[in-house]
Amino acid sequence: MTATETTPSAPAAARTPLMTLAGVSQVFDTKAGPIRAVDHANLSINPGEVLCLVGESGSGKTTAARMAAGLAKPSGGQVAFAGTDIWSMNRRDFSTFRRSVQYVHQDPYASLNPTRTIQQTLTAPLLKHGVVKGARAAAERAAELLTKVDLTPPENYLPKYPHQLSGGQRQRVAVARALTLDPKIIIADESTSMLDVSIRISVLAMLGRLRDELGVGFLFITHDLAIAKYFGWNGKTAVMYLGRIVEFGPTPDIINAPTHPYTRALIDAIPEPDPDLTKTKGTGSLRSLEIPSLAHLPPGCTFHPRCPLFEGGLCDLTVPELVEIRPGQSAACHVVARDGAEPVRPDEPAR
Ligand SMILES: Nc1ncnc2c1ncn2[C@@H]1O[C@H](COP(=O)(O)OP(=O)(O)OP(=O)(O)O)[C@@H](O)[C@H]1O
Repeated sequence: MTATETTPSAPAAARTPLMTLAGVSQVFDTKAGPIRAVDHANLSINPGEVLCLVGESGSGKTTAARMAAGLAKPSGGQVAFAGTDIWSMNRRDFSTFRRSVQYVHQDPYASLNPTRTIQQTLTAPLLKHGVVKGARAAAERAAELLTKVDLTPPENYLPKYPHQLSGGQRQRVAVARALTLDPKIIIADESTSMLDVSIRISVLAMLGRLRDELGVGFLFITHDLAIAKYFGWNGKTAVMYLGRIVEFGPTPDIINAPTHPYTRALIDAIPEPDPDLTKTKGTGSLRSLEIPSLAHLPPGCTFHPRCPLFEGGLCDLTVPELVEIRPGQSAACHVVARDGAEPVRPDEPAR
């Protein structure tokens, strides 16, 4: 949703998004020259809401997520938490923000300290931030958190080191650690992509249960629209391409009735025989499979060299803005903005 979108009947407090990224950009200096990994992204997350950020590798998802988590300062634009620019916060408020927004990395092995037991990993933040008092209470809370992420009985896991656990168990520990400080938003960055399919599904199911039980907001980063469908069905999805958000809307609309040709191509590319996903197939093939380099972006719409809807003199001249195509659903495409999206077929309810 955009920063301005509200629910008419929502109480006033619920109308202020918990987190807002307003016109946020990130430029990196590389050997090939400056690259704009994220370009003027607008996103927001309301309390308890799921926002999925979907795109191919290199589209800027992690860079956007790191800015949302306060792990990287944007080159431009503003990241606000509860209405305040996080980079103008004093130390105390910034620390509160960092506690409230927890990042779960895609590779928990890299983010868990190999020299700490699971008990130490979980009790350290509890004690450091005074969530509980004393080692005994911290150990009890650590056991509760392990139970929350289905690592039971917790006594089996508390004395272990990360290398003694499987990938799925480590991912659960990373989620338990994210929960130690009672966050308002969890940023889950491809947090299941390194796991085998069956383990991936069980970790996703556990995250889904936490989403429902704890009312915590999620920024869920994935390259896989099928995962966004599974996890973010009741939320919103933003599709990124080469640093820009090209389509945004309620997840069911993005899945059932995508409007941007890139989103349609992503759905076409899903190999799984998912009937909901495959029924939007046949929307035209890409003109090129090559993804341009961020260091040498094509002029105009950066998707134009690949786009089946390409029109010379239009798409290669100006960058399209994200505009509303259907209520609540917006896309950055000159042709779709001018001609409208293909009508939703009767068997494809928009929601
Ligand atoms: N610190 C950095 N310095 C230079 N370039 C960077 C840096 N971090 C990211 N990039 C580049 O920015 C672009 C976007 O990267 P990012 O990791 O945000 O994409 P992503 O969509 O999360 O990809 P993936 O799914 O592979 O993680 C890539 O071209 C990447 O090489």
